[in-house]
Amino acid sequence: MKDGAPGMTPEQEEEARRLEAGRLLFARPVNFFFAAQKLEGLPPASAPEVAFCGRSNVGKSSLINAIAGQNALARVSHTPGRTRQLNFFAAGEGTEHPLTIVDMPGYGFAQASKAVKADWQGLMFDYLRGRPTLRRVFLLMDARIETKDGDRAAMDLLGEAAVPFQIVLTKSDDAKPASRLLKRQQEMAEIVRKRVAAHPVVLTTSAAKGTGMPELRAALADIAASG
Ligand SMILES: Nc1nc2c(ncn2[C@@H]2O[C@H](COP(=O)(O)OP(=O)(O)OP(=O)(O)O)[C@@H](O)[C@H]2O)c(=O)[nH]1
Repeated sequence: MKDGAPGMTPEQEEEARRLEAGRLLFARPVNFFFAAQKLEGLPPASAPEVAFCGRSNVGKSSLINAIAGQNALARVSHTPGRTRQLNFFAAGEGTEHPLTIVDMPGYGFAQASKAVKADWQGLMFDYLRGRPTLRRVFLLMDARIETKDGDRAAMDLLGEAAVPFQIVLTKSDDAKPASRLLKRQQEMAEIVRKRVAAHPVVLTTSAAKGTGMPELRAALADIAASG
């Protein structure tokens, strides 16, 4: 590794190193390799794993596509709640620090029956509890709308399953005026202070504009490198 640029503080050098690691993790194509509708027969747990979850229509597929820099990796739907399986993607294949990315089914879709919702909670909980390589869940929240009961239920579930999670605000380009985004960020900071499983850093992103992608990739590279 090169010495840092002149004039950079050690913190800035470290941040530059993280961002570069994030860029490198996604320099190779990300590949979809498995879809599961139930827990039996999940792919063997090998690389460190992260999962993305959030309310249906939160922009999860768009965010995964933006992280990977691939338009058609995760399907972008216009009908909320259609991603109803665990989809597995491999990042950094063939490198020293690969990462498995799991796209979890969206929750909170209005039309689902109670039985379907209960099934979903069961699947999520069993996966969260039972996956030894799962390092962190990225919980996506729409920057434009307030926290819903489903979001609180998801955070409760993560807490019960003792899985660390990090909040990612999505669609920040569409959170207007700026005071609305700020209010939402403050609300997230408050949540993070109260929930022990929550990562202290809240990431603000826009898949449409690319905002926050280098930081999110860097967070993923940290996890991949931690083994
Ligand atoms: N303005 C804006 N719109 C976005 C952004 N990301 C996604 N969207 C829109 O939000 C809608 C939902 O996006 P998806 O990526 O399909 O959301 P999802 O969470 O995967 O949806 P489900 O499959 O229903 O769980 C689509 O109409 C997207 O175009 C963003 O960064 N900015």
